[in-house]
Amino acid sequence: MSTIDFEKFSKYSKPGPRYTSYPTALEFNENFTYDQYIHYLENAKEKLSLYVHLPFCRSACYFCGCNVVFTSKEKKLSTYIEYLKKEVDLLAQHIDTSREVIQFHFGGGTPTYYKAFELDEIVTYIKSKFPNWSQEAEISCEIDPRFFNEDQMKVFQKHGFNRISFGVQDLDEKVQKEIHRIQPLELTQKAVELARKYGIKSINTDFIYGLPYQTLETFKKTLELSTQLNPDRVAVFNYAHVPWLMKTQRKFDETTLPTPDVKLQIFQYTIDFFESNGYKMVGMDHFAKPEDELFGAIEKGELHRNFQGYTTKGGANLVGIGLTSIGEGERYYAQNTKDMKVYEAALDAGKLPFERGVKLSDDDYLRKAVIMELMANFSIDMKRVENEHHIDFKTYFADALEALQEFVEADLVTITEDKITVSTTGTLLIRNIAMPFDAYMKKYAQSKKSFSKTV
Ligand SMILES: C=Cc1c2[nH]c(c1C)Cc1[nH]c(c(CCC(=O)O)c1C)Cc1[nH]c(c(C)c1CCC(=O)O)Cc1[nH]c(c(C)c1C=C)C2
Ligand SMILES: C[C@H]1O[C@@H](n2cnc3c(N)ncnc32)[C@H](O)[C@@H]1O
Ligand code: MET
Ligand code: SF4
Repeated sequence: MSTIDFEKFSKYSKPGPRYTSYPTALEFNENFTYDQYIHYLENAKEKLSLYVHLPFCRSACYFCGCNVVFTSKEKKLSTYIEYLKKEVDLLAQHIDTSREVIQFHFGGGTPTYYKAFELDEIVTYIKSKFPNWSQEAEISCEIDPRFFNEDQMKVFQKHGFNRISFGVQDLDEKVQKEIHRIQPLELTQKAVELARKYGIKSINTDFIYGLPYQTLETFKKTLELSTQLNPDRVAVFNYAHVPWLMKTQRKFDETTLPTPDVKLQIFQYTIDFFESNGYKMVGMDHFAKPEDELFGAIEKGELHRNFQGYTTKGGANLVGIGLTSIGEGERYYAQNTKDMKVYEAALDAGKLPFERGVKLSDDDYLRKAVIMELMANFSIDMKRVENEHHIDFKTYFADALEALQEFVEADLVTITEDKITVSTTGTLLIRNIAMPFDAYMKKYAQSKKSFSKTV
């Protein structure tokens, strides 16, 4: 794979969305009203996917781009549970609670900053209000191995959790020190063993490339060591450096961040590494063992993308619960407030903590389908899009097809009569290749402080 001219590719390093949604979260606004949101909740019929955000962390990992509340006060954590319950009560008033729950996810923050009995209390309460959980439901939690014990694992087992994602990030000592996250491999190993002992069949580990002091050599070692964990899935995220949004990222000396060509080399190496170690690449930043259902989904064309990355459960109505959580229906996105005071005040007043969102126009709906197909399958079946959306693809997307020419000329994309296909090397630039289909991109073209860089 040494034939790629990474220096040349560096020119593609520009701000671009990660497309966990389309329109992106930057388009969420207050024109999408509370009443509209309620209307969607009350009329939706799809199966349910519940996302519960537990935002607290003990200390800051400086790279972190998630919505986090740092605290060491136990009272804050327990108060939040009381508010979550109020929110669940209100949701249950507006949602047909006989609808089947096919997915449940605890995200964070650090969900396991909560004690076992508190996690039990939260899940038990939600199950009491939304009782119809599918036998096949995917029930998962993000876990920081530094905060994880057997009592918590027992609670997860009791409630049928079948998927755990561990944050690892990087295994190099110098990198760990710089990102303010010391986490020896042995500690992660113990966490993984604990999950396996309790029958968790799908274990994911998260890594990030693009962090301070990472080089191709240090990352090779990290990948080598990661095999000792034998994860079923691995996510290797491109570090999203957005210091204008995330204060702790300002602690990094930007001259220590790897340059775009080094990042590309690292990621290309990562792809080759996992493919020669029995994993298959899934979407832009995941790898899965061939027996993992994520991989099976690609072959069946059932891989979908949402706020949690890639999933096999497409078409569900995602309901976001907790501070900053995002919900997604066929025709809308809805996000809760990011301000704890506002969150509490809304619930005290008997209202959902909904703040903003977007209702998808026909154009949004079509572009969402196209962009998500690209992000999930690295190809677009133009004929299928034409049949499903009643358009002439090449006319409707004339601008986008023209913009794709530079990728065609660089052998990164092929366009035939029926299909747009991204080459293996092109997958490194999938965000760039999706951008021409994004109607909002022009608006951001001038602004440097919007999205993280694609490379
Ligand atoms: C790998 C998982 C990540 C999640 N969020 C981020 C990462 C790296 C960080 C991130 N997400 C967004 C941005 C800014 C724009 C961009 O670079 O693409 C960054 C740095 C987009 C975004 N994703 C979500 C929201 C609400 C936004 C907009 C930023 C904002 O206003 O908050 C939703 C979301 N994505 C992730 C989580 C955990 C999450 C919400 C709970 C994963
Ligand atoms: C949920 C996962 O998101 C990843 N994560 C958190 N912050 C960032 C960021 N700024 N850039 C890329 N990935 C990030 C971590 O790998 C975490 O485990
Ligand atoms: N907070 C956990 C960790 O860092 C889960 C992923 S980040 C939201 O390990
Ligand atoms: S990476 Fe995880 S543990 Fe670290 S600050 Fe972010 S949410 Fe908290």
